[in-house]
Amino acid sequence: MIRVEDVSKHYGSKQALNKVELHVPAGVCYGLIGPNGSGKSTLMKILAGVIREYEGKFIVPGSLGYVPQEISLEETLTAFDNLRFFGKIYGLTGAHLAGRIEAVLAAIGLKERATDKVNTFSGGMKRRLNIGCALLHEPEFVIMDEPTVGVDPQSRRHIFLLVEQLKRQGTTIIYTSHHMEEVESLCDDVAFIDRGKIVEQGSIDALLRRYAQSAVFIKGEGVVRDWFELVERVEEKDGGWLVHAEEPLETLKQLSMRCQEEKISPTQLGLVEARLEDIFFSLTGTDLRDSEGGDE
Ligand SMILES: Nc1ncnc2c1ncn2[C@@H]1O[C@H](COP(=O)(O)OP(=O)(O)OP(=O)(O)O)[C@@H](O)[C@H]1O
Repeated sequence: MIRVEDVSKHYGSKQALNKVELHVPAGVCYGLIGPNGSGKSTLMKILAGVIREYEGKFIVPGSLGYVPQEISLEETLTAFDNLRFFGKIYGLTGAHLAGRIEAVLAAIGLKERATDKVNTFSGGMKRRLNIGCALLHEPEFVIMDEPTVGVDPQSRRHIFLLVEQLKRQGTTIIYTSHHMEEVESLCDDVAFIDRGKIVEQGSIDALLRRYAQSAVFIKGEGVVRDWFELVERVEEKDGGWLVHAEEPLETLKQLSMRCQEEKISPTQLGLVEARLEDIFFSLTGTDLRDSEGGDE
């Protein structure tokens, strides 16, 4: 388990992290979600040993691979030579290093391009190589800081498959992103960070059960605002109505009966699953964070 206890970080007078506590169980893929400037990269850099000045403590029991948010490759070298460079930094040599480079090239889908220089690569290929460099020494823990920024759908899919493969091998992964659907589909557990503070953490299933309620969506000619007089929260959305109700199934039944009574065939009527995004906004609000410091 990775344990982070009371970690704070200031950049001058700016507080980037405020007494962060994080418990990442071994073998899980752990999502860290937060808006721009919330402190995700700072926390990842502390865990990776890149930032050495901070308060508090943390324990990472075992070997660590770090995929930084910024592409950290030597553009004038080939993919192979970049991997060899990082492999040597991790202490690999000889046949073991050669074998690992081959395995990583296959895993990141760059076998055919191994001898091409990085400056001829697309954004997605660079991202994949950036990830590969962190996997050469088969680390027990991998930190991936926004690994899908600026990649096309094909590379994105490849990166997801790679994460799935690492999970199957029992690697513990911390995956930061502000794409909640990515975290929802890849991760088992999640922590929400906002303005340098962890506002909630736990298993995604449990958080969805605890916070988010399913809603009912109905769309169709003749379905009007009056239908929802007794419902507390109803929003107009995509030309229909999103109804947040205490008992969504009961609401669904009533709406279906109402449609029959009024002889209306809705174009859409169904339950809308609760999403991580709903929880995140309910915990942090929807105000823009633009004035609070931008990207690094
Ligand atoms: N080297 C630095 N010097 C001064 N302030 C910094 C530095 N690095 C980050 N910050 C500030 O610290 C806060 C946290 O930044 P950080 O990069 O950790 O956030 P983030 O959640 O990773 O954001 P993003 O999603 O944009 O990558 C921000 O307000 C940022 O402007």
